Amino acid sequence: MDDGEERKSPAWWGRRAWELLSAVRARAPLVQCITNLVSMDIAANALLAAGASPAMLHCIREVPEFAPRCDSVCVNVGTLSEGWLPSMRAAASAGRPWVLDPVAAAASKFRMEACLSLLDLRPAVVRGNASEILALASRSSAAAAAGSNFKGVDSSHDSGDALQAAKALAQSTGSVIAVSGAVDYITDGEQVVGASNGVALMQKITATGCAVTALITAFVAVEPSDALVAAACALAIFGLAGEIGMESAKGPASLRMHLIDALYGLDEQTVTSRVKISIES
Ligand SMILES: Nc1ncnc2c1ncn2[C@@H]1O[C@H](COP(=O)(O)OP(=O)(O)O)[C@@H](O)[C@H]1O
Ligand SMILES: Cc1ncsc1CCOP(=O)(O)O
Ligand SMILES: [Mg+2]
Repeated sequence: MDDGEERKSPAWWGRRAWELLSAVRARAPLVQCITNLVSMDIAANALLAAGASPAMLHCIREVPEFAPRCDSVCVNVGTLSEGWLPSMRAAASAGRPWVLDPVAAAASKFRMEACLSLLDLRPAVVRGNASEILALASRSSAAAAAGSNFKGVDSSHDSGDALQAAKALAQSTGSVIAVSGAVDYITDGEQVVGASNGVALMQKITATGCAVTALITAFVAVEPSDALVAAACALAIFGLAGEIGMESAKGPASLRMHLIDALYGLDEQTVTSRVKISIES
């Protein structure tokens, strides 16, 4: 089978997900995260559990020196403030592969404009929930906020509702767009891949989306030539850790703990047999 044909097989995706996780464990990519205050701990611990090396630096006096020495950069606007935006822009312009998490993009005009200006700096991947991707694609906080029962950082849409918006956004920006949910959809504007690992209770742990965006950033560091594959594999691996964590969890707090343990302990047999990724179109 040629690579194109192979990509359609679940076995190919399982092998690729294991190869990329193994590469993160072997190379321990240095991942700078300019991320929100809520997500710092879970994002750093998810990166460590996966084998990466997180660095949560955001000072504008350090970013121009530090970001170019990193393997990849994660920018997350969850607790955006005017003082942090120059650091985000400097890190996104440092010449390293970088990933954007447009948390609550529709919350305000300021936040939407910040997200759009960061989009202009060409992230390799944008990962958001369905409401965030819909808002970005409409390039308006007012339209999105007014048109839906706006839920702040949470989504009031399903990922399938944002699939066309994700494709359009990928075409207009040149970034790979990942819209998370019960099925995570990842698209480059042409191809659409679905990753359907995960458990619904992950939504009840704050900053799981931020954590998976950080994990995507580590996967992009070890696979910079194919951001779509990197994002799909990271989302499936994180969702699989949630499934395994759920086998021991009693609620969201213990799921948070067991998910991180599961991410740390994933083995080849489990990954290659349980990752659920497929070409949707
Ligand atoms: N209904 C669901 N079933 C399974 N996994 C889910 C579900 N909703 C979200 N997830 C997973 O939880 C994580 C956070 O996704 P999501 O809640 O969409 O992002 P955010 O936290 O940014 O709003 C992702 O890994 C996603 O795949
Ligand atoms: C609650 C909250 N407020 C600002 S950022 C944040 C965390 C959002 O995390 P996620 O987007 O992964 O749900
Ligand atoms: Mg989020």
